[in-house]
Amino acid sequence: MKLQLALDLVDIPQAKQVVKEVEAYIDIVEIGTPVVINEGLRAVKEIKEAFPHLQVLADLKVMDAAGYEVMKASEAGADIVTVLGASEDMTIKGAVEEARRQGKQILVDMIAVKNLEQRAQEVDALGVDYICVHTGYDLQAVGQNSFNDLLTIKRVVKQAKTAIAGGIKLDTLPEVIEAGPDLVIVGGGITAQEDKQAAAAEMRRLIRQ
Ligand SMILES: O=C([C@H](O)CO)[C@H](O)[C@H](O)COP(=O)(O)O
Repeated sequence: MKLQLALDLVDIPQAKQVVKEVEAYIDIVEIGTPVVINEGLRAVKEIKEAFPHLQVLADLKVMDAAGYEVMKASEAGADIVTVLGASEDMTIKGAVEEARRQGKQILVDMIAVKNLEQRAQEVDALGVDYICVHTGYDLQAVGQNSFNDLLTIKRVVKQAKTAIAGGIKLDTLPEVIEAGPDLVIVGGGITAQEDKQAAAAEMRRLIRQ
């Protein structure tokens, strides 16, 4: 099980500082959508250059023109690029084809997908690398989470790896681990803590147990 640190509410220097504090405990650094909006793919490039031993995920949440956008993120140094599960099959296929050409991976974010069970099976058949259930900030604000959704994709997904994101904290991590995803994505559960290193270290310990 891998641990991904999601960086959403930082600029590039702050991102580097946070990664420096927790790099020993994480596998993947996510350059979050708000960071890409504020800083562009330069953020992906600078983090990959500063931490070449970590995988970097560009959370572009691609919805169209995936071939081009995956190519640009790959050129910037991304190892994994996100595409939305709610997008057209053609978009997801384009993303996978371009990722294969570049030697990269595609994570499909199932945020806002209504028929999760059916769509997860369809997306799985398109050859993506990860399928991720995700409760975004707006639904976290009204108390939702993706724990049941994780169980759903664990049941129906046959080829892709499974992932979960959205509001995971130290106290909810054991329940997530119990479900056995391949990848756990944590943003505020690390970045909003006073002692980020301690939070990341404890999460790593729980995941390794
Ligand atoms: O993808 C995310 C969100 O849509 C903002 O871009 C976050 O990276 C993801 O939700 C993980 O962050 P936390 O919810 O703070 O753990």
